[in-house]
Amino acid sequence: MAKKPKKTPEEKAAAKVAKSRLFKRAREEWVTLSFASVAFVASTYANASLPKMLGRLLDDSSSSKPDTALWTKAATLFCIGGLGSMVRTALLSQAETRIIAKMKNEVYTGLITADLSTTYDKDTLPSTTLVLHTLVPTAAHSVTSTLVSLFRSTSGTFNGMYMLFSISPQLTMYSGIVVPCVGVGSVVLSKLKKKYKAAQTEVEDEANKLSEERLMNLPLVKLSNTEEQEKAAYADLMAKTTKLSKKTSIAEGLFLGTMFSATGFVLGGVMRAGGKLCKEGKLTPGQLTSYATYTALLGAGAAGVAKAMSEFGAGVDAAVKIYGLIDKCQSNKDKTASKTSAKPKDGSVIVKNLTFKYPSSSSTNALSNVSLNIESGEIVAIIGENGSGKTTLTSIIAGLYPLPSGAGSVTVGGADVGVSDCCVGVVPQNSSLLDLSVFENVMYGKEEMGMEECRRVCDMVGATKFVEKLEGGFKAKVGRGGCKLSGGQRQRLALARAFVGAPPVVILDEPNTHLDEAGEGAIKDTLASCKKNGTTLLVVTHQEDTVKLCGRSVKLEGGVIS
Ligand SMILES: Nc1ncnc2c1ncn2[C@@H]1O[C@H](COP(=O)(O)OP(=O)(O)OP(=O)(O)O)[C@@H](O)[C@H]1O
Repeated sequence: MAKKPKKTPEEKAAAKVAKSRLFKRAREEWVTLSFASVAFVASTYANASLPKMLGRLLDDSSSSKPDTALWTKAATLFCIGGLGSMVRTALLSQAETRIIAKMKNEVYTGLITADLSTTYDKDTLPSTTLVLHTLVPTAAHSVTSTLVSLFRSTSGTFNGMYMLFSISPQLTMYSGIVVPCVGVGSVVLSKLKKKYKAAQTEVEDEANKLSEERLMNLPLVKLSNTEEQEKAAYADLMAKTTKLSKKTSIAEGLFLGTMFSATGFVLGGVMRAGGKLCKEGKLTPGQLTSYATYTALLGAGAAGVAKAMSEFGAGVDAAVKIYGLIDKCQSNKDKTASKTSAKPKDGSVIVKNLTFKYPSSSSTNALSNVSLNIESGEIVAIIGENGSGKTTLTSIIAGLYPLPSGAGSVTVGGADVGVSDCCVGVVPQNSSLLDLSVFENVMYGKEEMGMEECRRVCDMVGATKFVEKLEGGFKAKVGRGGCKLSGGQRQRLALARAFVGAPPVVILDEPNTHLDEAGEGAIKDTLASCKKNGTTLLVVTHQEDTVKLCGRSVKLEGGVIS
């Protein structure tokens, strides 16, 4: 495996910020965590006192009259320990679940409110599945249960050392061997585990992205007869993850095995030397039992510290990825010039010296110095070769990509694009529907306008006839992505949606895709009714017939108007 490069100062700063954001989430749970801490102190106290108590019980059992007070104290200690563990576990688990829910909300909010131009840069972003199902729980765990384990193991280690010394300083030198042994093991374990875990997460992410994409494009896979190839590619990634997780478990197993043997040898030595001390009357059998148990606990405590440290490191790494994703999705928003809240006065569109570059392609501009003046009510065809910038231009006019300051200006009816009141209706190139009813899809975000408006727009694009034939009519569910409808039916509903509320400007990006002859007729009718209503229409198209129906055409070539 290639050696991991050292962290840059920027990466270190990002880790610091991610850590503080993660702790902020944990602080919000301070009431639950405080109660959990009280329970933790109780159970730790019981744990720490247990070996000593067991030793005393052993010594007492050989006396003729049992010490009732001692046995009562022992029973109380067992109950306190049990209750403390129970409350601590339950509260920590609740706090962790709530932190997970809050972080998932934070991620979802970041993604759903993202600047589209940054989320398009999918290559560099971790998959949503990995973030929501692996990274968030890892991060939340690291600031709840892991931290408590760390405190418990650390206090257990120190308490163990103190108790060993207080019971028998002479014997302590034997147990002293455990600590350096565990120290070295801890460092090796956490470094190895972290290295393999990071590599494993990377491969898992690759597998998530591959499976999500291929399953989304199943028809392509089937038509290309590449099922076997895809199965093999996924199996290859799974084999890599298994190999890496095997290394992680071997590292962990090696460490624990070494610990077990080391503790066994030390305990053997302790028993031998302690036995002699017992014979000489310098130690009771009970004290020796306590001593041996503390030695074992000391080893377990040190191993726990190592495990918790490695889990905490993994949690911080996960937080860096989570907050990196959220920040990236929101990054362009900070650069966006402030918007006015004015509503458009008409359907005029003015584009001035617009230059736009996608964040992922640092060298090439998708649009360069584009200026365009469209009067209210005009019907304009936007034409040009593939990749010439048509979708980019219309997406900016629709307010989908926020413009960084200095990138030029775009106004609709005199108002900056991106004003809160959506004034541009859009039928995107690959329009898709949501798993809702026909009515909810057409009126998405504008349901309050009611059935009358829904019927008006469906009539306008010739969708009413097929909708009424569906079981449930306008209430019929269309399935995920509109899977229960044909491509043309989906297109017509998307077309209808764009005209809800009679926006002053409507953009149709390649509207003829999927449409039958009747659908083509619906586009013609739509163009005619827009002319009649004075709606400004921008039609991105490669079809000569559609171009002819428009008042004029604007041609883009390599991001420039020609
Ligand atoms: N998300 C993205 N990230 C990086 N570059 C992009 C992205 N989307 C588009 N581009 C680039 O921007 C340029 C313009 O793309 P755009 O989609 O606007 O072209 P188009 O004229 O609509 O093409 P088509 O006719 O094929 O739909 C292309 O060079 C393309 O590679």
